[in-house]
Amino acid sequence: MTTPEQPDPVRADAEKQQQAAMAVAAPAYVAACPGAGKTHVITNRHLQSPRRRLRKGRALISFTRVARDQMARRCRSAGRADLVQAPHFIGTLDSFLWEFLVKPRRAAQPTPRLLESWASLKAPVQGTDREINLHRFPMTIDPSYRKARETVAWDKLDYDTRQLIKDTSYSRAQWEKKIFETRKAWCDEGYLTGHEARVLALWNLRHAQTAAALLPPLLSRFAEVVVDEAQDCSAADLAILQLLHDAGLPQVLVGDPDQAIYAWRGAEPRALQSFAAQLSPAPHRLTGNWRSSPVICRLASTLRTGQRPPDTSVVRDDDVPVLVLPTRFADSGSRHLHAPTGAGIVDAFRTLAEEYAVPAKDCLVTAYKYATLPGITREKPNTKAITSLAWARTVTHTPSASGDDLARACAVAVRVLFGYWYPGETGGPDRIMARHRLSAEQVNRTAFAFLHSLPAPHREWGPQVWQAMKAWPALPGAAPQGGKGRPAGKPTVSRPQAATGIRTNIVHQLKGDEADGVLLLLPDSGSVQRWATADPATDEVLRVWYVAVTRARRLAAVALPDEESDQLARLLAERQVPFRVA
Ligand SMILES: Nc1ncnc2c1ncn2[C@@H]1O[C@H](COP(=O)(O)OP(=O)(O)OP(=O)(O)O)[C@@H](O)[C@H]1O
Repeated sequence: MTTPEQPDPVRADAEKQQQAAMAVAAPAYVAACPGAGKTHVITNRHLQSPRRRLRKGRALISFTRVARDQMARRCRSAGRADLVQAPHFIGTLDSFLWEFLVKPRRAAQPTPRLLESWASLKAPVQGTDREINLHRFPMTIDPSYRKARETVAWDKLDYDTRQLIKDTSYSRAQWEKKIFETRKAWCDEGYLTGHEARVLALWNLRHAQTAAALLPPLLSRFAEVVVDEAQDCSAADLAILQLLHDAGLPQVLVGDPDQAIYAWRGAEPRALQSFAAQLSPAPHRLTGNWRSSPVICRLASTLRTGQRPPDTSVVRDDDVPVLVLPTRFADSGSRHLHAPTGAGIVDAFRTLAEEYAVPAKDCLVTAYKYATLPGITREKPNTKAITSLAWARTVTHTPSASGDDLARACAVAVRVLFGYWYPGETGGPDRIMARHRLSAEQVNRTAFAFLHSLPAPHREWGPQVWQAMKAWPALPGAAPQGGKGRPAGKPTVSRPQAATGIRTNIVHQLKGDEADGVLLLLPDSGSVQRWATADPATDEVLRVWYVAVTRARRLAAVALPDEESDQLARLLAERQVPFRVA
């Protein structure tokens, strides 16, 4: 470590790399390591814009609303609220495609509307022998055909949908036909999701007449477009970005291919490399990690492709070793036991973290799957209305619930209440609200109050919910018809969990997140074998583990089956990663 008077050469180098990336002229590709300060670089690039009103703006595009909000917040807190407004644009890729490449070509009526997913609507596939909502059928796009080819991703159906469809008398081809017909009916009503926005954006850019109408306003509005987390781009996203590049829209892509964890839903890390090479013959690299300790940088390097040396830890000199925790895993997330002490694994982690002065509130526990984690923390996407409602009720009683979860919980209650109050009314909640002049605030307040008032969910909860629905003061225009809209069945209720006081989430939800201490649960036998022998370039699971451990600032811990802990210890010793089996 250097004293305050001495310049710190490591930090100076990392700052130089960041400054080069902030200043590089578009088109360019910036390849960043974990904790490289991508958001810092992108927002600072934007903050360098002169204060006078510019004729052209910059679009900052991310994949998540969290990243979008973070960038907008940073501009505002730097006193530059102007950078959040037109001609600039800060938003998700879905909303960018929608705003500039789809909506301008849609008829004004019915009002075009971008949905987060078809789950926002009650949109059962019509004309089959099963009632299954459209959102349960994930779709893929193959952009290599001139008219981008869409298919239902039958191999990606979740378990519940596979069960529902098992004994159907309709063939896949018949289902597919009905799925696309139902989808078309909703599109004709003005509704689209990100998937349809991509299909239409591609179509619009590939046809001379539509492209001639859309491109000039886009090119005159934006001096450049910056795409964050570019490793998450699907083949269709890259095809669209390529067409925009060919049309002369300067782009800066910022990404970390080692953190590509969305190949399962169409991300194309290899296609990114070839597009990136067109943007900059040699990428601008950020190799300084501002987040993690040298030990964690070393651990991470064992989980990535190639023989690259560990990234440089810029601001930390902690030498807290990696904790290897021999564990007896159970079926239920809350019953995993720390083998040496018999304590719950999360409690054991907490005690060990405290030894290193890492408090529980600054820790998080993560795993590949929700099922491995203790606590109920998510809305299961494909469940009965009554189970979704039980989840939503739990969220309103969880003090640490995220804003996103609260918004989703309210949306669940709105769907249920509207189904009862406005039976038979067509269109999504937004149409019903417009028809009865209901404000979003009024509706959300009602939904939240209703949810909060419900008793704690249990197996026989349905009748109590129904009583509460009937008794709740209805919104204007409500016209219930008997039992229509009554949520049927019994909720699937998770067992109440002892509060661990530690945040838990699956790795896919931790993008861009960080914590002082991170515990990664690896319950599957064979994990160490995989760690030692699989290639992260082709094995996404290793990249998921890579993302998990690189969230940690000071302490990374790995819980794995008791009998595999020695094997991991040997692997870490071989790769010179300081560790402690505890
Ligand atoms: N120049 C800097 N000076 C001080 N802190 C910095 C600087 N750059 C980044 N950081 C800090 O380093 C941490 C990591 O930055 P950030 O979250 O932007 O990284 P990232 O590149 O998005 O990482 P990942 O891809 O792993 O999520 C943050 O806590 C951030 O505040």
